[in-house]
Parts: sequence; structure tokens; C-alpha cells
Amino acid sequence: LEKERGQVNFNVEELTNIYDGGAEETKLRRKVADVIQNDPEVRCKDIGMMTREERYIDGVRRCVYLYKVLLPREGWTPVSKEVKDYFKYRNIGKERSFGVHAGVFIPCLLSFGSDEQIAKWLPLAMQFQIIGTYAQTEMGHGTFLRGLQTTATYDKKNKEFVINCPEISAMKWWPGDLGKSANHALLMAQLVIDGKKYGMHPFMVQIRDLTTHMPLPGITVGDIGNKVGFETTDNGFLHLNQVRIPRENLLCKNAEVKPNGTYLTKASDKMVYGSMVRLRAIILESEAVSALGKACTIAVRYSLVRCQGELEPGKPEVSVMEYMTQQKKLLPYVAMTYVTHFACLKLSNQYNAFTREMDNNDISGLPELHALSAGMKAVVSEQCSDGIEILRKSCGGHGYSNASGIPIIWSSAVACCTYEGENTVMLLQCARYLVKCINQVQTTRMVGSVAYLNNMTQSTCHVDSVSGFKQLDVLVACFQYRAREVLKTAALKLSHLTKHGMASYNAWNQSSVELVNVVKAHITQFIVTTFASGITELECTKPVKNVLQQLCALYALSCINASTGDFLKVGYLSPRQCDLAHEAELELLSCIRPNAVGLVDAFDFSDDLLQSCLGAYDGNVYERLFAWAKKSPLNKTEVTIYQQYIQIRLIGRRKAF
Ligand SMILES: Cc1cc2nc3c(=O)[nH]c(=O)nc-3n(C[C@H](O)[C@H](O)[C@H](O)COP(=O)(O)OP(=O)(O)OC[C@H]3O[C@@H](n4cnc5c(N)ncnc54)[C@H](O)[C@@H]3O)c2cc1C
Repeated sequence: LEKERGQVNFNVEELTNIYDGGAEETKLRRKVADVIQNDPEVRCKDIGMMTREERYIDGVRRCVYLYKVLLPREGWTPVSKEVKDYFKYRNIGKERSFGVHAGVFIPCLLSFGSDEQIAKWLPLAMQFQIIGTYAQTEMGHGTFLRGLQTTATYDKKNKEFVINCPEISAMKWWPGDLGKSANHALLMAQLVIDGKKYGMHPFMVQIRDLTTHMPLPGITVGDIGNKVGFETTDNGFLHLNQVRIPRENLLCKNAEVKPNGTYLTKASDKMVYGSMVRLRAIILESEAVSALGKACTIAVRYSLVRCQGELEPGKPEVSVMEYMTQQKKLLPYVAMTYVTHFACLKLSNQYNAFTREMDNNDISGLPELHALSAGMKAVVSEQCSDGIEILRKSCGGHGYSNASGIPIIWSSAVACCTYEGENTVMLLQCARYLVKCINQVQTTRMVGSVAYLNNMTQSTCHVDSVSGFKQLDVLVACFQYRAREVLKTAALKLSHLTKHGMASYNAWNQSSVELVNVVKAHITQFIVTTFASGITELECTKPVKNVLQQLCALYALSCINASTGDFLKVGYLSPRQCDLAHEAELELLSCIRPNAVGLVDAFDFSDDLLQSCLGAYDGNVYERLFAWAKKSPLNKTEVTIYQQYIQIRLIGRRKAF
């Protein structure tokens, strides 16, 4: 790897700084990383060999140590920059519990609670005097919120709500930190007053005794068992049988029930969508994009070290990276990590700008922001988790072993396709907004991420060379044209179906397969456009700018080449131009290949965080693999299992041969 590093033609540190958002940010991130890596109590251990129970217990232990020992020692608080911005995937890893407490319960309390309620519960939550979960999903319903069955019936006489799960499918299922840790739940239930239903509302419900930790009367709670991943989290079940809570426990920023049972709505519950946008941007970056970056780091370093076969007959074996097919498996995902990282940043910045507008009571930007975040959530999480799986397979047999680190990375990242809004449902939410836009574009000027819809002129691409297809303005035009045309076609189908008498809900269902594709085209367009314009504005050295341009073009071309059908169908590219785009991608692979190790080094993941025998900085793959295998629990004894089962029960008394 050192030899490879010698041929990198840009300054890796400069790129790291850009990725982090500035040299000062890198410095602070590394400072936090050093504190964590130098403390044996919190640095990551050999997680690949641990059982789920061990990982949960270790996650709790680490988290308690972090908050009770490390933070006070360093003079940090849960809201100081070191913790807020840097206790993320690129620093501390996922091996800690209470992610839902810190990442969902507290933010939701802030979104749904009145000032008084926040003053009551927030300090307790921040000090871990109470540990909370966010309990929305039920065994029978997750996506369709109106279908949730848990009820909160107001009892006027006692000024209490009675929370009840009327049947088994109504029990809460999946909430993180619930199974073994939480003593409070921010619980979503159907509000019922005098027999009338008022829809879903958030309630603060104590579920366990604060001293004994035993479930309170009427509550059945536990862990839902082994999952694909997320071993450190005790996703749980919660059944409530006529559990009484005070009237004041309805979180009442948006709606309140007066003592006499009068129901009052206060603020627009649209504000809740704003906090969802923020949460999505954070989750995408920390759970999906960083995971892809880690998998790229492992697969690229390993592919450079792994030698297999001869490229030229009779010559020495080559690293598998020399094979074009291997470059095609790896490098587009390195590019994807960069472009999606900056698209997530743009989403966060757009959210910050929106919160400033909101302070002036302007929420007009919310529909666009909400649609963009829903589309981004679905497209980026899917692209990243699919990419990680391809990267895992690119490591051959060793990629299948936990020693590679990739199975654990993938198992967390893929969950992101389901939680915080199931992906297809998110795509269809974004599609509704896009259809509205295209239907209004003749009369209303579109702004932000849909501004490209204003240009409705029919055209074709005029590029007739391979190098032309490496130009970012050419690629941006391809994506904008394709996104607009597939949207127009899907919207036309919808209106055609309704005009011919089909009910609108049915027309929507009949068009939904196309609409999902529309959103994928729209979001890919957003990602490419954002990165391309970001590079133009970026102040950096020429070699770094070059490599970023190449990455942008590679990502764009790999997306075009994966869906040439679309570009041909909308009539923007000809078959010959598709061939040129294909050649351009191959040329870019060869251009980027010498920089491959520099590009993944620039992500700056420590070996501790990667937890990979294949992807460590020094490339000592084989020594690490053997050392790792020796730690297998099955290797603790030589013959116990043999004696217990095989010798006695299977072979019995052995006859002489
Ligand atoms: C790791 C993990 C952590 C979680 N943490 C929490 C938590 O802390 N708190 C919590 O409350 N929940 C949590 N959840 C639950 C999660 O939010 C839900 O599983 C998710 O919202 C999807 O809902 P569902 O399971 O009901 O899927 P379903 O809606 O049943 O999805 C099944 C299929 O139906 C399709 N489908 C459903 N509706 C439509 C539609 N309208 N149009 C088209 N297709 C549709 C989906 O696309 C999917 O293919 C977690 C889940 C996971 C996996």
C-alpha cells in the first residue's frame, strides 16, 4: 500500500479537509477520535466474534462510560460540538447503545413538547435519569399511521389518559432501546375523547420503575430477539393494558386536551416535518454514506493487496485491482461516497436555511424540503446498501467473513432502507410533490431542487466524443432532461387514466412503478447537479479539483450506463452516444485507479473504526486474518465438542480398521 500511496497525485490531507468542511473541522474531529482511541474503555473491540448479548451489554457499558466518565473528564456535554458533531460514525462507531434515546426520543420531546414539558423531562433525559424510546410502530402497522391501534382514551373524571393495546397486533414492536434499557416511552397513540377519534398524538409514558427497573402494572415489555444487525440495540416490544397516565403527559406543543375534555389544536403540525428533514439528513450521512465509505476503504485497500492470477500470461501475479471488472465494482462506489456526502450536506444546509425562514413564520419552503428529504432518504440509503453488498462480494471469500468487517457494516446500513420511513413509501411521497410541480410548471416558477423543471424545451444531446461525456455540464444536462421527461410521461399516464374514468387512487397505484423511477431520476439529478456546482465554487488546488471532477463524472456516467434505457427512451441520447458514455466511464476508471488508495485514505477512518482484517491502513491482511481466526470461541478448546457428541454419540466404540 505504501507503493500505491506514492503514486497518488493529489494532497490527501487537503481532500480530507474538504470532506470534513474545513481544516479546523478535521482537527477537532481528530482530537475527539484520539480521546476515544486512547481510552481502552471505549475504543472498539473485536466485535466480529461477539455474540449479540455481548454486543448489547458492551454497547450499554461503553455508553455509560462515555457519558459518566469520558464527557466530564474532557469537559464536554451532550450538546457541545465535540459530542454533537463528532460522536458520529467517523469517530466512535456504532458500538454503543441509547441511539434512539439520544437521536429520536430527545429530539421528538423538543418537537412535540410544550416549554413546560421540555423543562420537566429534558434535563432528566440529558442526565440519563430517564431513558427513553420512541414507540410508534406496532406489530401490525408501521407505514400507515392511521392504522395504528393503540388508543389513549381520555377519562374526564380522573383527568387521565388510559393507554391500551386492544389486540396483539397493536403492541409496539421495534422501538430501539426499549427491550431492556428504557424506562420511558414517547408513545404514539390514537387519541379518543368521548368516543370520538382525534388521530395520532404523542404521549410520555413511564414503562418501568425507576428504582427496580421492573415493568409497571399493565405493561409487558421485552426484546424482540435477533435481527439482521443492530446488535447493540435492544429493539423491543411493548404491550399496554389499560395503563393510566396524567392528562399532562400528552405532549402538547401542537394539540392539547383541557381538563373538561375540550380538544384544542395549537400550532401547525407541519413543523413536525421540519424535524423529520433534519433527522433524515443526519441518518443518511451517519448510517448510509459513512458506511459506504468504510466498505470502500476496506474493499479498495484489500483489492490492492490481494494478488490473484496473471494478467499477462507467464508474468507475476497482479493485484486484483488491475482487473477492469474489479475497478468497475469499486471505483463508482468511491465516487458515490463523495457525491452523496456533499448532497447530504446540501440537504442539511437547506434545512438550516429553512429554520431561519421559519423563525420569520415562513414555512413556504417546507413541501419542497420534505419531498427532497424523503426522496434522498430512499435513493441514497438504497444506493449505499446495494453498493456495500457489491463491495463485500468484491472481496471474494474473505468478504463473507466477519473478519472483513463488511457484513456488520452492511447489516446496519441496510436497515436504513426501512426505518425512518420505508423507502418505497418515501419515494411515493416525493413523487406526489413532483407530479404537483409538473402540473403547475406552466403557471408557477419552480425553485430549489425542482428549478430544472422550468426548462421544458425538447432537445437532444449534441456530444459526439468520449471526452465530451466527461464534461460535467453535459452530464448535468443529461440528468435534468431525463428526470423531467420521465416525470412528464408518468404525469401524462396518470392524467390519461383519470380522464378515462379511473378513480384517482387507482390511477396512482397503476402509475406507481413509473413514479418510483421518476423519483430515482430526480434525486440522482439532484446529487449530480449539487456536486458539479459545488466543485465549480470550491477553492482548492488543481489536482484536488481534477480528482473531484473525475469522481463526479464517474458517478454520473455509472448511473447513465446503468439505465441507458431511460436516456434512449426519452430521446436525449442515441445508441452511439450511449457507447461513448460507456467508453468515457471505462477511461475514467483507468484515470482514477492510481489515486484509489488516496481517495479512501482521505475518508480518514481509523483501523479501530473499520474493524477489518482486510482494510487496515498497513495492508497486513494475512497476519491479521490468522490472528483473528485464532480468537474464534470454537478454538478455545481442542476436543470438547468432539468428545461430547462426535466420539460418544456418532462414532461410538471405534472398531479397529
Ligand atoms: C432497525 C430498525 C429500527 C427501528 N426502530 C424503530 C423505532 O425506534 N421506533 C419505531 O416506532 N419503529 C422503529 N422501526 C420500525 C420501522 O419504522 C418500520 O418497520 C417502518 O416504518 C416500515 O413499516 P412496516 O414495518 O410496517 O413495513 P410495511 O409498511 O408493512 O412494509 C411492507 C411492504 O409494503 C410496502 N408498502 C407499505 N405501504 C405501502 C404503500 N402505501 N404503497 C406502496 N407500498 C407500500 C412497503 O414498500 C414494503 O415493501 C425500526 C425498524 C427497524 C428495521
